[in-house]
Amino acid sequence: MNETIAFIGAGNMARSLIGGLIADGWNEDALWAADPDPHQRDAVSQRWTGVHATDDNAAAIAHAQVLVLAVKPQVLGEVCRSLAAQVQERHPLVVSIAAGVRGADIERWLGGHLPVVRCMPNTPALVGSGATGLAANPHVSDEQRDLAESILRAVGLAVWLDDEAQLDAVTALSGSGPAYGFLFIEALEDAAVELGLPRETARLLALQTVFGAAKLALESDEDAATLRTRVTSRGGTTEQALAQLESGGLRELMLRALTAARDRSHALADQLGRD
Ligand SMILES: NC(=O)C1=CN([C@@H]2O[C@H](COP(=O)(O)OP(=O)(O)OC[C@H]3O[C@@H](n4cnc5c(N)ncnc54)[C@H](O)[C@@H]3O)[C@@H](O)[C@H]2O)C=CC1
Ligand SMILES: O=C(O)[C@@H]1CCC=N1
Repeated sequence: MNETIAFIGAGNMARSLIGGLIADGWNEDALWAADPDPHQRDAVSQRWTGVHATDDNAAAIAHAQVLVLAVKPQVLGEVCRSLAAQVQERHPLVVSIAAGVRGADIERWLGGHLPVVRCMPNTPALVGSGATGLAANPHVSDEQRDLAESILRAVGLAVWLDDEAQLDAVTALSGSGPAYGFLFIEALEDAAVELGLPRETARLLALQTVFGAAKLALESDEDAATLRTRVTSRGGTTEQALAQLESGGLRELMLRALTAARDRSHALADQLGRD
């Protein structure tokens, strides 16, 4: 028997989590998804007929042991205040997936003294390959910590952080990271088409290559740098390509990209925390 989870907001990330949980065997009947947008509700109920989709946040929360806050950061304060009375009465475990909103602000908006786990998942959760960083406030019990972990672990890797502030960096790395991966795949594919490969052939080879590299690195005892040298024959082809990527500043560019995302997460927290 699974705990009942109410998702407030049924958009991209909520559906990625819902799909991952169901694929892992979570009972559809134990999942609620509340969203004012009928298209978002349809996207849930057409795909998972047993999940309760509703436009009524209060109805979703009414039986939930876990509340997953999955609305945009900019509306989270207003949404939390509208839920505060019911949340104080029921005292569920609150899990926020919002980028750049501090757990302390969420707790305050909900009326205080609540167990809040702030986490940063990513969309590959939909296929059971998510990566999530989590941080708990002092009101979270050991059982609730296990519960939050079991939910995120059902959809991929889950890693606890000692310091909530590290979630800004996690957001920059794995929260936003799937988009970097997709851009990299697009760039590989387009370059291969320029070199004369048919689009579909380029797409399949690019995807399988990125997937294969990640799988090999995950399953290997060796680090990525060592695995890279195994591909790079002296005087061979890879050496020529890597020289272009290094001289083009790929590492520095990656640092600038992650820094910009981390800073945005931090700035959002400062801005929204003033509400
Ligand atoms: N998309 C991603 O890759 C990731 C997103 N996140 C976080 O997840 C949260 C949601 O992001 P997405 O799913 O991408 O956005 P989204 O726009 O797809 O979903 C948000 C949903 O909230 C609904 N909503 C608005 N007001 C509401 C209310 N009062 N009550 C209930 N629902 C309401 C909207 O109709 C919308 O369907 C954000 O805070 C984001 O920072 C976290 C990790 C990754
Ligand atoms: O772009 C965003 O703000 C959200 C958070 C991480 C991924 N998507």
